[in-house]
Amino acid sequence: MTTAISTGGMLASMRQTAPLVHCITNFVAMNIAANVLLAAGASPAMVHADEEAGEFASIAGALTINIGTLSTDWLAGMQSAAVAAAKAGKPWVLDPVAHYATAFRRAATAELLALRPTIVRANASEIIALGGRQSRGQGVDSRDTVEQAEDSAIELARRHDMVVAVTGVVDFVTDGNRSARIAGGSALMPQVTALGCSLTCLVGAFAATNPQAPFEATTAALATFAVAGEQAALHAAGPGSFAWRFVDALAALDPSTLDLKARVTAA
Ligand SMILES: Nc1ncnc2c1ncn2[C@@H]1O[C@H](COP(=O)(O)OP(=O)(O)O)[C@@H](O)[C@H]1O
Ligand SMILES: Cc1ncsc1CCOP(=O)(O)O
Ligand SMILES: [Mg+2]
Repeated sequence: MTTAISTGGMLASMRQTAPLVHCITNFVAMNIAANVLLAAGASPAMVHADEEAGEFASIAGALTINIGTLSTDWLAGMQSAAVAAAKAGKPWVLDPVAHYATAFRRAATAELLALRPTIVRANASEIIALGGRQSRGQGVDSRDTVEQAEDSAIELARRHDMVVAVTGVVDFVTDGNRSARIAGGSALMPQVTALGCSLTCLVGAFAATNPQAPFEATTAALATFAVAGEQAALHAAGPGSFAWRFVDALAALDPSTLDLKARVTAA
């Protein structure tokens, strides 16, 4: 580790508190995201109905909202939850999956951004498009590099007063003033669906434990994924075995190994 941020310490305190993370995620991600959170040491709950999402957000440690399989009913639940989280002073994380793809998603993302997320976590194409530039994204997959998204991330962080995390080969996190890069992971990660969505939920877990430090919390969550991804890739034969090895690697990761292996640098 090359910065003062103790990622291992944050993992340890996250596990100690096992925060309740309210996840409104998509149908594809629900199972793997819940397993990723359990393996890492958090307590996930997938709750999306408008009738209860607001009430639930106010009792959870953090809220995460992902628009991957959006519908009008779900959007209402997302909005109620975001309003309630903000009112209760709880951090919330937005994952604007393929927000550039349709008018419905674009409008929903604008409405959610107006509710002031604490953190946005997305791939490079999503961040470039969110910043108003032309991206090459296709559906939920990025076709741009993180480097190409860094300026957009900084602009967005300043404009909306939030932390922005761009993920890819080397991740980038910024609060508009400070920025960091996190290296690691595996090329197998984008070949397993919904790992980015799962990471968004894990960012929520770290933010729940460190509500006053969303930049550090986000960095620690990304470093946890990067190191677990490297370990899982060591013996994976392909995306299938990588997926279960990744969940095992998260559960086996100890804070001192994380501190030793995390490659976080100030940018
Ligand atoms: N080529 C790669 N090499 C290493 N890690 C990667 C690579 N592509 C993605 N990742 C990692 O996969 C996770 C999900 O990121 P990403 O694939 O960008 O999100 P999404 O699934 O939302 O498109 C992150 O931890 C990221 O660092
Ligand atoms: C395939 C797919 N379709 C709608 S949401 C989704 C999952 C996207 O997951 P990720 O953004 O983590 O790749
Ligand atoms: Mg995604």
